[in-house]
Amino acid sequence: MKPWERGLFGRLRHDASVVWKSYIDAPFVRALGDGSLPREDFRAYLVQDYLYLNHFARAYALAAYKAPDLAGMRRAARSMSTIVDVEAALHVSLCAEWGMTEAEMAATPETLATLAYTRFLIERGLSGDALDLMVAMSACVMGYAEIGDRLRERGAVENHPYASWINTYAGSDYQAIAEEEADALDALGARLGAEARYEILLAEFTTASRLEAAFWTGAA
Ligand SMILES: Cc1ncc(CN)c(N)n1
Repeated sequence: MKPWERGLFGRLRHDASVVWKSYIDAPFVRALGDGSLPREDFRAYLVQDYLYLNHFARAYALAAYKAPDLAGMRRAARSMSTIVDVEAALHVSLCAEWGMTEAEMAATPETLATLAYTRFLIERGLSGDALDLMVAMSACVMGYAEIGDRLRERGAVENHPYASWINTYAGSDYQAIAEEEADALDALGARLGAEARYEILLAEFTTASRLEAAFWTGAA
């Protein structure tokens, strides 16, 4: 079973399935998958996603602060460095191919979609506990693992304009992160009473998934 299909995450994904589909099967994702997405749209997305990842890394720092144990702190710290050193670095190197510097990326104004999504995550972490935050963040981590897997299944990505993007999220490193995330969410949910507060968690997850869907159109 794929990590996004099992446990607490699988239940949230199932119960928010209409919104979830609008995120992982968005027109932007389809065009990215078949290579027809205009380069300009992809670049605009990458720059916004770079800005998004800056805040997402901070959200992991907050997750480390809110973690109920050392294992959670270690996981959050590892995830934060993966975002900063691997995922954001990929965006910087792709934009460099178009002659755009990291300083120019960082100086680009955030779209409302970026602003809304990132501040929602930080707010969930500040006002809620570790489970509120991890549920809100899970739409990001797991959604791209599912998208990467779906796009790879559609066929070989050699000579594809967006091969490095697809290969990153379809690749074993990112897929392993999704496996770990599913297990971590289950453990945290058991510890912090997910069953008793499920409706609130579902509302947080649904909002995060809506913000993901809006991010595709906001960045283009
Ligand atoms: C908006 C968004 N959502 C998810 C991911 C995958 N980490 C991302 N890079 N950007």
